[in-house]
Amino acid sequence: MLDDTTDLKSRLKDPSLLETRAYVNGEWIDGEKTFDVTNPARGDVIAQVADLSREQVAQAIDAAYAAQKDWAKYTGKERAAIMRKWFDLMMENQDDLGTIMTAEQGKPLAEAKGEIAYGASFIEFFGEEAKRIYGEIIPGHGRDKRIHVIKQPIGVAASITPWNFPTAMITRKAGPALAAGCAFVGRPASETPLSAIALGVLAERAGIPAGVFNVVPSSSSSDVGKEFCENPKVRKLTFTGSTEVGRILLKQAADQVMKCSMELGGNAPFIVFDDADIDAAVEGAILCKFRNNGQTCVCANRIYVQAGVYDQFAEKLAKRVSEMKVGDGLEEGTELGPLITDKAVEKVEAHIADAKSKGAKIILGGEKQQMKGSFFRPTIVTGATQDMAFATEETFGPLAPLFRFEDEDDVIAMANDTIFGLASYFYARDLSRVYKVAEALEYGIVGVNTGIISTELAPFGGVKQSGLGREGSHHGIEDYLEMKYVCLTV
Ligand SMILES: NC(=O)C1=CN([C@@H]2O[C@H](COP(=O)(O)OP(=O)(O)OC[C@H]3O[C@@H](n4cnc5c(N)ncnc54)[C@H](OP(=O)(O)O)[C@@H]3O)[C@@H](O)[C@H]2O)C=CC1
Ligand SMILES: O=C(O)[C@H](O)CS(=O)(=O)O
Repeated sequence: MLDDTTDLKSRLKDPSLLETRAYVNGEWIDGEKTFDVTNPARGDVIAQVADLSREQVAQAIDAAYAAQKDWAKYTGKERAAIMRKWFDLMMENQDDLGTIMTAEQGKPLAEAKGEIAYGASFIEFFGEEAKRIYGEIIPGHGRDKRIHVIKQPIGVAASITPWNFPTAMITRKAGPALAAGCAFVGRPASETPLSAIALGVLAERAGIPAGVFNVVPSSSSSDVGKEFCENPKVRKLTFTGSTEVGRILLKQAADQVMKCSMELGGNAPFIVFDDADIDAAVEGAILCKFRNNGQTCVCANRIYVQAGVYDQFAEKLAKRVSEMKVGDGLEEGTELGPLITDKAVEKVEAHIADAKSKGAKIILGGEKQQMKGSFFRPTIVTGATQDMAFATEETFGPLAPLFRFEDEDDVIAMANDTIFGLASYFYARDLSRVYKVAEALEYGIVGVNTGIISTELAPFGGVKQSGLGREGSHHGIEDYLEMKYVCLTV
């Protein structure tokens, strides 16, 4: 249990990682005021963080713009060496970084430490990709013509990230940006700035040049977003968060025809066919639904179970979920922490109330966990139907609605009946069914007989209103590069 900054610092091997100032141009700076960071497990203030003004953010962009020119002259190999050191420092400080994350976001410490490793993997992977930014030579269109294609960094990249993965969502952007030779200005969510600032502490120690990586915490997200979109020195905007905010940012960025990457909301279907390994499907559903307490854009939001195995699946799932430990993320054995805010709890309650009013039945949970903080018991409802709120809205919490279906075509139609298209999952063993369903699902990501798809090696991203672009894999660096065609006359 935590109740203030002193308590949190006392838990760290290296208390200097708990920094509350902004990191701009290699300097640690204060804001004109501060904003509170609270521990969602108790509601206590654990830190007061520099609250930068729009003018200060503009100064960070100026610093990034200046620093980027020199950073782009480093060879890929030189950038790789510095990024490798940043990766090593993240892993050496994994325990402390995990503790800081659990304190401000609430996820169990084991999950937080897992996120540090996941986040660091993007720095490692893209550090290596820095050496592989290849161009090409194309046979000319005339005897005296030579066509050269080269790739160059786009310039200053501005980043806005959410609270659900306070480290990995930043490094999934900063990794390719720095590897490409861009400079980076990151604005973390106001709920979870400490993890982002700690990345700045380690970036400085790794020898990342001043101004190349900047962290600008602020309580005003809209002001910072406008600065990012309106400042001519910014040439790239990368955002992870809700589709609603993604639309706002895209509209704002349109005036400068700015290159945008958008990782937005989802509404993932999780389908269990009657030829599935039911025990494996139950374990996969638990990982997919309850990772980060359901607060990920790729969590199962709708669970469709074929009629012949519905009752068996529901019974097995309810038994396993009933055994999950809800509590403070810093306590040994906790599997489900608090939700990020009371507002998030209210959204889960609203989805449950809506479903009950339309005939759904709660077979597990359904109420708040009686303890301080924004806790809610993991909940399973049966009798879910397409007219219920969670069929069209992302719940972002520990609510597992079970839909019954009869045949393949029906469930594919229901699964695709959404404006979102990020992640989807299904369990089946018949080979032709696996091919047919994987190709028919309208999503950027399809997990087959697995509930976890996240890795730095794969292109992560959605279709329809779940976003634009891909993060991770060798594709992920392209969004931070401009392709230049050089027409040589010889
Ligand atoms: N795709 C994904 O991974 C995520 C999806 N979501 C979805 O979004 C829903 C709401 O979650 P929430 O955290 O409120 O997500 P938001 O999209 O509201 O916030 C995400 C980030 O955007 C910032 N932001 C909010 N409004 C603006 C704006 N007008 N201009 C610039 N930046 C802005 C937020 O800052 P601040 O926090 O300071 O307001 C935060 O840093 C969730 O229920 C879920 O459905 C949420 C998080 C991640
Ligand atoms: O925003 C999210 O929820 C993350 O992108 C999910 S993941 O990449 O960490 O799985």
